[in-house]
Amino acid sequence: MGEEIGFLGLGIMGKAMAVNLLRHGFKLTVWNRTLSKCDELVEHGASVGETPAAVVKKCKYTIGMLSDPAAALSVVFDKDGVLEHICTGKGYIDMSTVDADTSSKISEAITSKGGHFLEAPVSGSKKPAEDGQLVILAAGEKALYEEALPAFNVMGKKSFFLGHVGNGARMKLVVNMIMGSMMNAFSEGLELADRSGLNPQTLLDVLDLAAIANPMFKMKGPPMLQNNYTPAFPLKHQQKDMRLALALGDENAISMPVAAAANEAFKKARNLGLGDLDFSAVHQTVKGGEL
Ligand SMILES: NC(=O)C1=CN([C@@H]2O[C@H](COP(=O)(O)OP(=O)(O)OC[C@H]3O[C@@H](n4cnc5c(N)ncnc54)[C@H](OP(=O)(O)O)[C@@H]3O)[C@@H](O)[C@H]2O)C=CC1
Ligand SMILES: O=CCCC(=O)O
Repeated sequence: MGEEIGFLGLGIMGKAMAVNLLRHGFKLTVWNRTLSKCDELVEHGASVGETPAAVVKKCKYTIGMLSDPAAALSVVFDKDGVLEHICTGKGYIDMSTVDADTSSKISEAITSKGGHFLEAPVSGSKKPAEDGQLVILAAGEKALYEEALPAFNVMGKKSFFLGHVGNGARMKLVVNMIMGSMMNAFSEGLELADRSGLNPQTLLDVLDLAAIANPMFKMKGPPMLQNNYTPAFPLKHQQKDMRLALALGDENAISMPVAAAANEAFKKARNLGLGDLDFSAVHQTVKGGEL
């Protein structure tokens, strides 16, 4: 716990994960594109790096939690990025949800400079991040995985090491493809119950006792019935994950009509201006109502 860890990206997830690490006694140097978002972390005891390169220079290993492939690549390859100071003995762990190609590009660049690379996307959202209950899907350099395990054990309830780079990204995309499809079926079910004269709350009670009971229906159902889509997992990121999962389906010639339909619904929701709301706001594409 003595070594300083770097942390890049203090959005919904990054902030919650970093605060949790600080609460457990880890020393962090943080950076965020919008630097003012570092202030709250400083109140929790973090130091601030002016650039990703400055953070990497100071820390044995650095974690990234960025929005999408473009952001993950930019933080590594752009001026003042991770690559400027990565070198032998230093590691970079990308916990963002990206595709395997993005992860491989980052891995090749880091390792060509002598650094170690691990991808480690997570399952679980804002609350599990705050509570250290994420599921970590790591792949890449095993030595870096072992070095980071004390931090993973604080951030998550379970860590998987999935082998070579790309397997973590692929596992995460498969999980989120299933989740996004389920959210669409759930939204349609809530609306169908309501419009056909049933009490949607009773539907939630029935579902919770049925074989398809799951934490997502239980947690998201009640706010969805109130049209409350306060973001935990932004819809724009869920649509990005559907898009990347469908590309993975293309590469492997897997027919995924359910996921494709779900992606269309998320795209429609983004078009309606709902991208920054929780992914459960896809419900509005079925309701067709005003928020
Ligand atoms: N929210 C969730 O429930 C979960 C999210 N994820 C994944 O984790 C990642 C982060 O998600 P989340 O925290 O919700 O997202 P947010 O949108 O809340 O945060 C995104 C972060 O990326 C930064 N960023 C965006 N573009 C750039 C760029 N071009 N250069 C540098 N930094 C950039 C943002 O900086 P700035 O503040 O300046 O905008 C911010 O720090 C995503 O890949 C998401 O899919 C995984 C599991 C759950
Ligand atoms: O990528 C986001 C996942 C959200 C969740 O697992 O609840």
